[in-house]
Amino acid sequence: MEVKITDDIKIGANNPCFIIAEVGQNHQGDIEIAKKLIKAAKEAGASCVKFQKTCLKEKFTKKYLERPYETSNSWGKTYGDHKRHLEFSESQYRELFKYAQEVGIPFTASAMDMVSFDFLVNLKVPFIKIGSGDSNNLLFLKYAASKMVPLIISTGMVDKTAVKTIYDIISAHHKSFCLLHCISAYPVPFEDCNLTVLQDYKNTFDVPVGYSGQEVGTAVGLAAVALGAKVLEKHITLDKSMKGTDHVCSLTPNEFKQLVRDVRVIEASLGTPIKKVVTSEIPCIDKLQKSLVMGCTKNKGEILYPGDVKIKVAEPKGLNALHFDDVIYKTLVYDKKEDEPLNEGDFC
Ligand SMILES: CC(=O)N[C@H](C=O)[C@@H](O)[C@H](O)[C@H](O)COP(=O)(O)O
Ligand SMILES: C=C(OP(=O)(O)O)C(=O)O
Repeated sequence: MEVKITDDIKIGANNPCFIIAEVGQNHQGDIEIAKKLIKAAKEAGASCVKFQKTCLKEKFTKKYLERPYETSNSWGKTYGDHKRHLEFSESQYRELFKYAQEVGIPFTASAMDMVSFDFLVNLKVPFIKIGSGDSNNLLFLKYAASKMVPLIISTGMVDKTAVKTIYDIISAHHKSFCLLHCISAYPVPFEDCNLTVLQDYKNTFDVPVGYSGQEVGTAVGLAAVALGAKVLEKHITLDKSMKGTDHVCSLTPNEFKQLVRDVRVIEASLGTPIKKVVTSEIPCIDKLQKSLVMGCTKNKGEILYPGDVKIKVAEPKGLNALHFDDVIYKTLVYDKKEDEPLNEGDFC
């Protein structure tokens, strides 16, 4: 199962896990911080950097925007003021898109509504993210599917039946999409991550699956990759003590770099399910693997009883110790001293 996003970006099958550095709104509404985060994502080795694009009056009702939002993470008295502070204009988006191109990292955003979706299509982002806030938004999902652009879709805040509905809606149009398991809490308690859902997704859906993690740290994301996540999304921040809802579940640039490095280690280490002896074990086999040796001195013609054969690290080596039962009750063809290796041809 492979989804081709662009000529350069392929997700699924044996492609490296596609790691999304989610800036979200960790830029604090400051384009210079946004640029620093784009650079940090590139330097950390992320596959892509992502923002969140919202047309406020499309996403929220008027009344909702007027709702008081007086928390330590708020940038205004009402939710509308808060969100207006955090929302970049279309021209700022163009500037960030261009900046990411200069830095050399793919740039995209989640479209939080249809207007934002159209804007991102025009901006020519490689794919559009649909966040968990729209996992129950069938109208939007149908609209997005009909536009025939690659999608990465998060599935927080809904159950498996809804995820099947999302799958059906998009796949009625195309298969250029991935589904991300996600739990929408900031931060997600570890016991709520339910990472093994990934296995169920893999068994149910014929598109690449991944994980969008809102828990603290890197361990759960790494486990997700070990469980087969082909996309991994984590928030990135310059400083976790900054104001904003998502900093607590974000990674610093250094932590993000470690995440990328460790994901690549895990991918390299997953290897094959066929248990076999590998070349790198040969030095240890030579040095420490045990073989069959004489447990006492015996002469040609004598029978090797169980107590007569020992298993030791020997020099030179005898037969692999796994052959112990093949040797017992055989007759020696040569005289053998204690500790001498036993090899094929030494008995019949
Ligand atoms: C579900 C969803 O959209 N979640 C996003 C992605 O993870 C978040 O980044 C929210 O935008 C953020 O937590 C909202 O915080 P506030 O409400 O303080 O602006
Ligand atoms: C809400 C988003 O993502 P998720 O649901 O994966 O946290 C998003 O990408 O904007």
